[in-house]
Amino acid sequence: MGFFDKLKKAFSVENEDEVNKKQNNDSHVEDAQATVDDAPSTEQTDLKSSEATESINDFQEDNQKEDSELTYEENVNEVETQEDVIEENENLDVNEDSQTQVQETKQEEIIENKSQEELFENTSETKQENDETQAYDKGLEKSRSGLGSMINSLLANFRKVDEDFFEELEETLIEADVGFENAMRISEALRQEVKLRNAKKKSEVSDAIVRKMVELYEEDGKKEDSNLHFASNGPTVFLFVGVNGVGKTTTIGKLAYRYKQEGKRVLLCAADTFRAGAIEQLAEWGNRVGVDVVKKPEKSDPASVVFDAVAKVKEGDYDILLVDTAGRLQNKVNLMNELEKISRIIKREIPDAPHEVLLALDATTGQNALIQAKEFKSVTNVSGIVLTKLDGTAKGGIVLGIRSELHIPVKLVGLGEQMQDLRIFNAKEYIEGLFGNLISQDK
Ligand SMILES: Nc1nc2c(ncn2[C@@H]2O[C@H](COP(=O)(O)OP(=O)(O)OP(=O)(O)O)[C@@H](O)[C@H]2O)c(=O)[nH]1
Repeated sequence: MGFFDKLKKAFSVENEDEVNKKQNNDSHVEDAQATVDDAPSTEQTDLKSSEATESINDFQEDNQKEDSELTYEENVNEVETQEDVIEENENLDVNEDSQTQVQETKQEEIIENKSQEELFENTSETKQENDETQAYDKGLEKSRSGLGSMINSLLANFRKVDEDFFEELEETLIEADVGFENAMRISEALRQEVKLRNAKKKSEVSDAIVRKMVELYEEDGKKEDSNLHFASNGPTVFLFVGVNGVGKTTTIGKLAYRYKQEGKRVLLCAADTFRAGAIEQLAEWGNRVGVDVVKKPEKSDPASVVFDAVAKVKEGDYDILLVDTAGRLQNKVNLMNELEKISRIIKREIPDAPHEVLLALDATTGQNALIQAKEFKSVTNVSGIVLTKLDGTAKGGIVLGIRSELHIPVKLVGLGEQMQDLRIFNAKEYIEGLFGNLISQDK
């Protein structure tokens, strides 16, 4: 099934997922019920008391056999003793009954509590997932609706599919930040598609646009690995690059918060010794999140700060090191030398590090972000992109532009200024949201 069809299906599958979730909850209740059924039943209790009665009868029979050999007095005493024993046994019987009842009630209570706990856990897990999804959706709302509404307004003025239409489409796509080359490529592919399908109606043209964009997006992403990579053994090192003000330091703070929440021991390294205030800004994030920060005075050699941080990490008390660097694009040679030196020092101490070189790009800067990315790609081995401030743009097309023009996977997205406003990027989900409202319902 093509992604376009999956897109269409995704909207109906959502409901199925909910039904499945509900069924899972129901099955927990059923499990709990099954455990209740496994608990000792009244039949078993009856069995126990009938065993007790049998043993009393045996006891009585044995004693009857001996009766003839006993004197009257002995007989009376014996009978009295027998009565006592029977009474005791009856008491035992009653005690056993009530003990079994108490046990049963306790077991029922435990099972009930357990199933309630399970239900609660399930509900709170689902709630947490829902909250995350809601926050994610809300953060992306603006950027996702942008491209859709731009194409919708283009289609609102739609008369016929002619050269003017394609020119307007190109302009719309460029405006939506899909990138210049990408806009040309999409509109060219569309010319062929529309001709091939002989699309004339508005809904046919709209579907053809979405189909082609999704197809190209999928094709471009075939070789992309959007997972974050961690050391298989020993500490992980992530290096952050990007120009001033794009949200690098904020991203490091948010990621430190995320990993700390997951129980990882995090160390930050303030290797942006160039910009006044950058060290303090990172130290402040360290304080806020409650993680250690390695720093030196302003204008120190960034590589020497990294050296100290790596040495500290190697002592064994940390799981992950997040390194902040200065992004001086205006001086490309310096930047290249600096990043090379930093990488060399990290590698010498931890050969498979850095495990990620993450480039922070400000989504609100559109074409500029793409240009910056190309520059950084030429000076260092960028393994992933952190697309920040995606909450602040109404032009979601940048995600398409990054993929088709850079071939670097977007791994994280920033959706606000707070600690928790960072998400692992899910390309499929994003694209579903981007094009969801463009798919005609009548097809
Ligand atoms: N709305 C929004 N604002 C963000 C996001 N990420 C960062 N910011 C804001 O962007 C501004 C710049 O962020 P910084 O983290 O200082 O940027 P930087 O890249 O580290 O800049 P330098 O420290 O100058 O290198 C700050 O005001 C942040 O609060 C985001 O995802 N959404």
